[in-house]
Amino acid sequence: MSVLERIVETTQKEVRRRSKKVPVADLERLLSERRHHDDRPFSEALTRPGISVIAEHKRASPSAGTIREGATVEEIVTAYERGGAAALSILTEGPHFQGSLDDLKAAQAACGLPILRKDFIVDRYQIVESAVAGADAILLIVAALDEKELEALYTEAYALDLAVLVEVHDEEELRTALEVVDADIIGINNRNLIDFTVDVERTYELLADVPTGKTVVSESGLHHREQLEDLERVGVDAVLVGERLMRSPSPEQALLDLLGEASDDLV
Ligand SMILES: O=C(O)c1ccccc1NCC(=O)[C@H](O)[C@H](O)COP(=O)(O)O
Repeated sequence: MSVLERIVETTQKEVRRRSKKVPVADLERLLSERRHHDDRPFSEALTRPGISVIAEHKRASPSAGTIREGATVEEIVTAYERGGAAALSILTEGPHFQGSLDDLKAAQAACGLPILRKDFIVDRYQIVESAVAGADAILLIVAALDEKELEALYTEAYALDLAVLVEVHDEEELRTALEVVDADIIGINNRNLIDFTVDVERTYELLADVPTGKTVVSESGLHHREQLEDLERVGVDAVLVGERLMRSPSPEQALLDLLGEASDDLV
């Protein structure tokens, strides 16, 4: 069983447990109280001039183990906001990434950036949950879903006014993302979810098959300003960066460095 299959299996169990505790009908009743997204538009944040950074809150991962301990969500996301992040990605998966929906709620209360719920979404329940918790966007991983599931979850997310980042790893998954849901925002993940190797070339290879007008996000393994400059040059709209920022003693400075901006202290 691959790591992705293992995570999906755990997620399905977790969703069954949560939905017994709080039935979906109870969650749906809370939808009317949710705030509007007009003040935190996710898609627009990715297409503003220059390359946009989606800065990720990620305590741990299957490939890296523990990444950062001790810092609060508030400390991290406010540093990201000061450092010029266009949006946040909050990992809410518990068993493998040590995240939770409480992290997303804390991020939302602490700063004004649009928020992607980064999780392994395989069930409508998680989409309703995301909307109630205050997410502006969700991730759908093509490799984790069959075509019917992808279509149903994508439609449901849009019905609840959530943007969707559709993640692909190869040509076939990209074709599925385009043919099945005509995805507006395509995430090319440079990390192989079977052996964890990271190769940024993957973005360049798949980019050639992405139709004009789509928003492209390059995900994983980005550590240097030069990588962002190269990706911007070929038309990538945004990057998703986790480890590089989470491991830094100053996530704000690390982000300013990636964006090629001097901090106020230095000018
Ligand atoms: O990061 C992992 O080890 C991982 C393993 C299995 C499935 C997903 C995984 N990561 C999710 C991500 O896509 C990354 O957190 C995200 O792209 C940021 O990557 P990085 O900047 O390399 O932390």
